[in-house]
Amino acid sequence: MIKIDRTALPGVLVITPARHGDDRGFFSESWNRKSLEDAGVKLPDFVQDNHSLSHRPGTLRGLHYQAPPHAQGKLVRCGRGRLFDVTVDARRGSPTYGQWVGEELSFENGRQLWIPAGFLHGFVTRVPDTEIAYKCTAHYDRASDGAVLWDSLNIDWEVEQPVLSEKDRTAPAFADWISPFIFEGHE
Ligand SMILES: Cc1cn([C@H]2C[C@H](O)[C@@H](COP(=O)(O)OP(=O)(O)O[C@H]3O[C@H](C)C(=O)[C@H](O)[C@H]3O)O2)c(=O)[nH]c1=O
Repeated sequence: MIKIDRTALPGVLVITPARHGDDRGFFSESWNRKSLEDAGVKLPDFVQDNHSLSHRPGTLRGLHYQAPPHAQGKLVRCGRGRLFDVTVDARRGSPTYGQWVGEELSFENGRQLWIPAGFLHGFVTRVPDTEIAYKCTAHYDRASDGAVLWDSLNIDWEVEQPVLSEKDRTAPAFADWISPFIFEGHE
């Protein structure tokens, strides 16, 4: 049975598919639209799957977004290793604007995080060779791809000197950034 947990950010969900174990290991349906809808969760269509590997623990990718009309909802899971996944409500006018939630995703716990469009996404890895896989509701659009500085929102990343890309090292602070997302009055 798939497990759905709400978070402090309305619309952001922790989804844990069932694992069927036996002496070989386990089998799990990592994505099943009907199981989610039977559990009362209707997600938009996904059009692109992403997969990245981070060699060093403390690799931090984020906080990222794609501006409308290419905004992406993401269903995130950790295929190998362990990471701390973070999302921030970036919808201007939202009651939870600028608030964040974090969830440890790992191969062991099999947890997934549903992040709607309008939210920033980032993660920091906790062990070597951590892999992340996520389904996206819009295709990659380089021109609308953006970043907000990872440590400009008092997020407790539990990392001192993360491994960052140049893009992430030089991103604008949240307070100096004008979000392209508008809250539309529902989750
Ligand atoms: C995102 C993306 C990137 N690329 C190319 C562009 C670069 O040549 C290379 C690395 O891209 P980037 O440094 O943006 O990768 P990440 O730092 O992992 O960024 C991602 O990490 C955060 C956590 C996210 O949620 C986003 O999906 C995305 O921003 O892959 C593609 O070809 N397609 C894509 O969808």
